[in-house]
Amino acid sequence: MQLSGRGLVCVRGGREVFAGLDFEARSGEAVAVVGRNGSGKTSLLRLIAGLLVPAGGTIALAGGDSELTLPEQCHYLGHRDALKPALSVVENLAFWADFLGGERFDAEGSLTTVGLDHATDLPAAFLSAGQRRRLSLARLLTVRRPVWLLDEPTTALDAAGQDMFAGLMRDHLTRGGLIIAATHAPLGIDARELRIGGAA
Ligand SMILES: Nc1ncnc2c1ncn2[C@@H]1O[C@H](COP(=O)(O)OP(=O)(O)OP(=O)(O)O)[C@@H](O)[C@H]1O
Repeated sequence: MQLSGRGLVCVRGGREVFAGLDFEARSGEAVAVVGRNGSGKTSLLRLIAGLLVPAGGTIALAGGDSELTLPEQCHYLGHRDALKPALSVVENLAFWADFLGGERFDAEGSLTTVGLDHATDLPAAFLSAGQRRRLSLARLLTVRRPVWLLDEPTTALDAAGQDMFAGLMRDHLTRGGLIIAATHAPLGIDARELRIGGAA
């Protein structure tokens, strides 16, 4: 599987954010998107996820599932955790599994892996920032998709959480997945760097 972008142009609010951007990532590979604030890291992830339309250029996934679109093969984890505060931990995960569709893996096991098994019935409103991020990570495990698009994924995770997450990313790569992560901090795994704009 190979995800590639060629000659990508991103325009937001009438202003060109980047142009002529090329990238590629293969199965088993992680790419860390780096660059100064406002250089377009989040925008690139949103272009790949189909949440923004490029003003130019192409994005293609070769070797994926030909019956699914690229966005249907991506997990997009934004830097804000998309959780419903009134729903419990387990209800939020069930919501996402229904929304994303496809085969559902062991939700309870996912919550144990991310360290939230003691809080399954707690409303998401009561979770700490790190716990909210852990619940978002459980989505990645409950519904399997090969392309992980992660925006500042380690934000709010404590040292043990970062280690746990690094293990999840390594497992995903070992299974043939690929990761594109926008980050200002080390990801905790080997990753090729894709720099957008000038030096940070
Ligand atoms: N909804 C929007 N409308 C107009 N401009 C936007 C919008 N969202 C982002 N932008 C602009 O697009 C540019 C790129 O933003 P983006 O969030 O992709 O940058 P980033 O590299 O992820 O930044 P950071 O490191 O601060 O997270 C910025 O100049 C930003 O102001």
